[in-house]
Amino acid sequence: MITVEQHLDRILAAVAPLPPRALPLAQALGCVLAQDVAATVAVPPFDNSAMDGYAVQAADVTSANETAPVRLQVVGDLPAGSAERPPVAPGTAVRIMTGAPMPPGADAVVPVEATDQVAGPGEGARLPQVVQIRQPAGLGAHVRRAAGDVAPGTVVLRAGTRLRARDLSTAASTGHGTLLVHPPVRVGVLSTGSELVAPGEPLAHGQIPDSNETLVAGMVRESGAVPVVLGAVVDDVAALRARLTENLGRVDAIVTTGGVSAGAYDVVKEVLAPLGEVSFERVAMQPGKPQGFGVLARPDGGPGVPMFCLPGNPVSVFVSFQVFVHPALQRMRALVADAGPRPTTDAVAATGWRCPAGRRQFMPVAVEEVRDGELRVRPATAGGSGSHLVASLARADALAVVDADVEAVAEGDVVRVMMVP
Ligand SMILES: Nc1nc2c(c(=O)[nH]1)N[C@H]1C(S)=C(S)[C@@H](COP(=O)(O)OP(=O)(O)OC[C@H]3O[C@@H](n4cnc5c(N)ncnc54)[C@H](O)[C@@H]3O)O[C@H]1N2
Ligand code: MOO
Repeated sequence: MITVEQHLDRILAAVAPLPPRALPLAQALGCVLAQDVAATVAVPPFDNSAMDGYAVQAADVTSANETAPVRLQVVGDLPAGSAERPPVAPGTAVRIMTGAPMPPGADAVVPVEATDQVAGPGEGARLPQVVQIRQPAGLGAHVRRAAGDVAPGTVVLRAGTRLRARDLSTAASTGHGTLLVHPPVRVGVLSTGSELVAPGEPLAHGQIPDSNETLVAGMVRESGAVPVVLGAVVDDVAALRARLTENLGRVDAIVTTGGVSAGAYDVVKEVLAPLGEVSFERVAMQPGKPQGFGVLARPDGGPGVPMFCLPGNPVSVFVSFQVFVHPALQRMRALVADAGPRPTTDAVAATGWRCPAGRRQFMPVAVEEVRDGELRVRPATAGGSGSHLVASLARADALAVVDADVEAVAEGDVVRVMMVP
């Protein structure tokens, strides 16, 4: 048997960030940026109005007040997006909307509320010939300056950033329609088992619902990657190879479940051999002891496709994914800091439980916060870490991680707890 660390190290050494590609902003959410991004346009790109109102010369309106308004001749109208440049000379004003470029000659904006005009559509839409200004405006009042936020050439996003919605808006506003990113990782999801039936379908004797496909596809998404469901195949290695060959060109990684217990994997290994080397190990953990991993060759000669062959038992699938597949997917996404074991925190066992000899136990636990961050945990199922207890997985908030040399956890013991989504 090998240790969890030995298996994870081997996986992480074999996977690499996907090569960067230019993607439209709409497809880049959650991707890691592959280069620094500098503004190609200023923000704002031009001096513009912060208010709906009138662009004026500030010197014209210094004496304006409610009882003695200043009358200005209206010589133009500037909605946002207008390319007109009507000049504002002394004694004149141009009606202007928020975001419209300041007209030449104007150096301040008087909001419509400080005039005799009404705001908004309807009557407000009619352009007056004369506007009465009822308040003074300081030089530059309500004018947003060109490059007031950033100037062209300023670096606005750094390589390595995991792109959030606001990062994408920064890119859009500074002139970019595409970004060079590590693209989303597409993960083929494939269940094996002749006993499997689609969820919700009636079951004949001996059949069970395929819960692993839904589980793995969901965990792939929770890990920030894109599931590509390849369907279930019967326990027939030729069928497995055919399904893989058909789909190798459209995925970046593959997760299979089932068919890796004693004996079976020799056949799987042989059948996969033409596609690449997949090796099978017994890892000192419970659940999740039988694990297959390898890299398959892509037909187009592109980067190899890591293949994770997880054991079929659903709790084993859950644990194996969190312990091995999640870190690998983070590395493929180029999320360097997350490409390792999920972090653990300490908690107190609210009740005791038994542990398997010689294997690190990953016990699904329910977590309760007793006071200010102090956590207490108890097994999520009456059956402990039994790898078939899939229906009770919904009660688990975390995995208690118990070292291989511990035979039992006693009530009150401090245990390490790996938080999972
Ligand atoms: N003689 C031995 N037998 C087994 C060993 C061993 O060392 N020697 N290891 C046990 C352990 S540990 C595990 S884990 C399992 C792994 O089995 P397989 O990967 O070959 O998986 P299957 O036999 O196909 O299925 C196991 C179990 O899980 C159910 N299953 C499978 N696929 C799904 C699915 N898509 N959705 C829901 N449930 C699924 C399946 O019906 C079985 O009950 O081997 C032990 N045996
Ligand atoms: O490793 Mo198996 O997953 O213990 O049931």
